[in-house]
Amino acid sequence: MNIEQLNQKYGIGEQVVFKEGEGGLPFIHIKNEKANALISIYGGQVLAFRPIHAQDDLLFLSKRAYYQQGKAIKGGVPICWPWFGPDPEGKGRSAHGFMRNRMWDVIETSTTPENGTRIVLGSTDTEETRSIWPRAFILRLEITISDTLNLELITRNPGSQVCTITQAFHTYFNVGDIRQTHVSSLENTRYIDKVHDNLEKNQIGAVTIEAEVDRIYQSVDSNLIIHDTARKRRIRITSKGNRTAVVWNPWAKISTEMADLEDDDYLRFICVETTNAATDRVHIQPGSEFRLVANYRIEQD
Ligand SMILES: O=P(O)(O)OC[C@H]1O[C@H](O)[C@H](O)[C@@H](O)[C@@H]1O
Repeated sequence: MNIEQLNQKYGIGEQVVFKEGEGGLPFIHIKNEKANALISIYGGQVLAFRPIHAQDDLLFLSKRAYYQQGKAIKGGVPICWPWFGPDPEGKGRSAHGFMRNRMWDVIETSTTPENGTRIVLGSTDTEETRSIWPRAFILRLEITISDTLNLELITRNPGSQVCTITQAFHTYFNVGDIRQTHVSSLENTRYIDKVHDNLEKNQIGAVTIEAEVDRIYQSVDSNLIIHDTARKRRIRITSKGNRTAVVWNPWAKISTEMADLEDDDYLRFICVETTNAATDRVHIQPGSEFRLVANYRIEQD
């Protein structure tokens, strides 16, 4: 569907407007009495979300991000699916699965009873996806733009075999200064330290970032808080369906090496990802579905 057809079928006045975005990709601009947001249909990716009274966006979006078919957009909320991290079968398929590198379909747009906006994107298996991952699937991403950003990723298995996935909302949160940022509610939690030979460790105190951090926290709480002290705000993450959470910051060296990040971008974001990762695999029986939920709320001091 082209932009005009999308607007005709799914546009809602000035609240939901489809426009050609960077790299010619179709974007959805959302503006309601609670918040503004930007979504890329490519990747099914929320790129920006700002509640009306918030000064700064919830999300970090790299100024050097690629907007190209086949490449992931650096920032916002990439969807890692049907696997998180490197190819689990070591076949050289792309890291974090294929849905962050594909065009999604628009399924539905509506206004919620609280005057928020609901956008539903989706995807199903095709000959091409089956050549990468031989499974039938019906995937749905329900995005609600209101005073909070709510994301629900529903995987339905229409096939005749059990379907096993790992996945993530790989969210890049925008912070004022990483050196004045910490994450609480992970105290006394076991984690796999991907930076130190996948050693299992115990988190002592709040998570602070003073070097490269890439950790998979296990048996996590359903409430995590990012303290963005420089901006005098907290970001409250409430999740369902996950037993793991990933905390990632590349720090200086990797930030310089990544072509789609500015050298000092590591100071401006932290990824706190709602995941089913490592041993937190999801097995979906034929005919059933699984729902992963993340809700993000900004609390200003
Ligand atoms: O650059 P990307 O492919 O988006 O991956 C960025 C990062 O994602 C996750 O947080 C992983 O735990 C990291 O190991 C990885 O480096």
